[in-house]
Amino acid sequence: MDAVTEAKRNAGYRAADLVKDGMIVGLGTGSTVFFAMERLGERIASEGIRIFGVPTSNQTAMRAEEYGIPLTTLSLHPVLDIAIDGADQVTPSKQMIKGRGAAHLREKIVADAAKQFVVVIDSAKEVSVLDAAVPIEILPFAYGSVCRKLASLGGEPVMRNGVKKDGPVISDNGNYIFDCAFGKVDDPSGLESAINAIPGVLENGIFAKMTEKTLIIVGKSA
Ligand SMILES: O=C(CO)[C@H](O)[C@H](O)COP(=O)(O)O
Repeated sequence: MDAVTEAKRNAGYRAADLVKDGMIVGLGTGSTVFFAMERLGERIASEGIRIFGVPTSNQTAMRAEEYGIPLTTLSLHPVLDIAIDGADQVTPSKQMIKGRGAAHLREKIVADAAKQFVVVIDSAKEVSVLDAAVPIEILPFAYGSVCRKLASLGGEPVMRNGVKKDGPVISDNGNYIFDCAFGKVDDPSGLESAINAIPGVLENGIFAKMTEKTLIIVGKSA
């Protein structure tokens, strides 16, 4: 296992060890959180902890089945004890950009519903200022007008295309994903609000409004 993968596993396992018997757990998407789920599956089998997960993507729901993590829904459990997720960039003030996996719409809903938001990363994700392109989920009907407004905010929106599919990536919710570069983001919370105020935007990948309940775990490699 290479050093980055080892760091991701370390972060994921440490997050999974924060979960207590009886908790309802938001399950993010991505390679780091899948290590947390692997460990949760082990704890269910070895310690007999009884937990339920709320998955943020179809891929996470499938992984949960594989690891033996029982699932529930946000309608049955609108308040979660904890949510565990990865991130693409994180600042010292715990603001972040997410959405490489195009799952940030459900990820933000699940994180918002959780009492504690635990973010698992390797040290390559730590930055002083956010500057990655911001993933934005857009209703297909509205993408033209939304892109015009994103440009007027100073962004450069680029449609995310499939790898083994021609044309746009379609999210688990049936929408388009655009990656929109804004350069250095000086006011993440302001930009998060401004993007979401555009009619036709479902959600963007800046997470800047839940820093108080956020715990960042940076994984270590041996
Ligand atoms: O936001 C995400 C998916 O939408 C992921 O959590 C983020 O991209 C981190 O992924 P990984 O742990 O694989 O590096």
